[in-house]
Amino acid sequence: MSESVNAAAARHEGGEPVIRAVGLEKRYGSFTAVDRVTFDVRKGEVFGLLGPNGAGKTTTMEMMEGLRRPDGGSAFVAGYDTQKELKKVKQVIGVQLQSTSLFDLLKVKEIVRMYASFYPSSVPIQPLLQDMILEEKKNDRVKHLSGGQKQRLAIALALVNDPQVIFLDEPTTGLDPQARRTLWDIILKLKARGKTIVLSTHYMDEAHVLCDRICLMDRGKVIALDTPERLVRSLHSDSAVEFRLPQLEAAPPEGGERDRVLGLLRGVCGVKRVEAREEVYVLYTDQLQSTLTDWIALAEKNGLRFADLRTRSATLEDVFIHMTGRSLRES
Ligand SMILES: Nc1ncnc2c1ncn2[C@@H]1O[C@H](COP(=O)(O)OP(=O)(O)OP(=O)(O)O)[C@@H](O)[C@H]1O
Repeated sequence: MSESVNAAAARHEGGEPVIRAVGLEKRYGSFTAVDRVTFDVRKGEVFGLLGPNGAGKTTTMEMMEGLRRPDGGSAFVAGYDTQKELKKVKQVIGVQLQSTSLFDLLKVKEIVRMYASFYPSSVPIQPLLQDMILEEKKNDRVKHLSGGQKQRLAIALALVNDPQVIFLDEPTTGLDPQARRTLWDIILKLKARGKTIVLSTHYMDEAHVLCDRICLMDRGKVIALDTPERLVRSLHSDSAVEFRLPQLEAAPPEGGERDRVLGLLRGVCGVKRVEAREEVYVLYTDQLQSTLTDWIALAEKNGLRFADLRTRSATLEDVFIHMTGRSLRES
């Protein structure tokens, strides 16, 4: 991570930090899974770790939770050092692990009671199940729950000790859209109650909807950290124009035709950046109308026939592509 990003990541503009990650590092042999990761999480915010598979999100989270020992750096939660004061840390955090192996044969209420018994004090179980929309399922065995219900149960278990800070590791992976939205509502309600939430995800729409700030990670490093709006604004292009050029799809790659067209596209009025991915050309612009008009005239003049033209707003996915040259999915 460059010094300037590091400094920006470490800076907190108001708001009390409840978590501090300071130069966290984790290595497996010669492979660096987490590389000097530094940031603060403010009290009451939803803080997202967004990145592709293998970016180091889970490892970073587990070092903050005290579950994995860093090879360098430190993490503090509510002022407690996660390596030296783990007992204190455990009292203030709730953790939903990526693959919670719930006891299949237990009933929902039994497993929640069992988890509650691990703590000196716990929240009342009935309202907790109601909040997680599991009240009707309390007498069902875990193995009979749907994916979304299992995830909500995993979150209920993370909440039994009424933690200040909740860690959610890819809470909606594998869920259908309806179940994802139900979980989003639950997460936003937890935030409304003042909980601090650290969430990892590789869904940019989820990060955009839920997170106050997003730490964009790639290959173990923090590559950007800001609000979703400011990250997108950093592109200086609020729109994207996408299309295919079928006549180029048949052209030999070494013929130079694609390079010639890319050159033309870079000269279209208002275009800040051009991407060509899997036969789809993307023009990033902050002057949508001028770009469209100019592109259509230029295509006409140069005998280029476009197909599947569409315009859309720029997204966090575009920010990631801009910074890494890869998409969140293909990384
Ligand atoms: N115990 C381990 N031994 C060796 N390599 C590991 C170990 N744990 C994680 N890694 C590697 O470290 C990198 C970061 O893994 P991590 O699980 O933190 O990524 P992630 O961003 O959470 O990805 P995912 O979305 O797939 O969970 C990956 O390349 C992973 O293969």
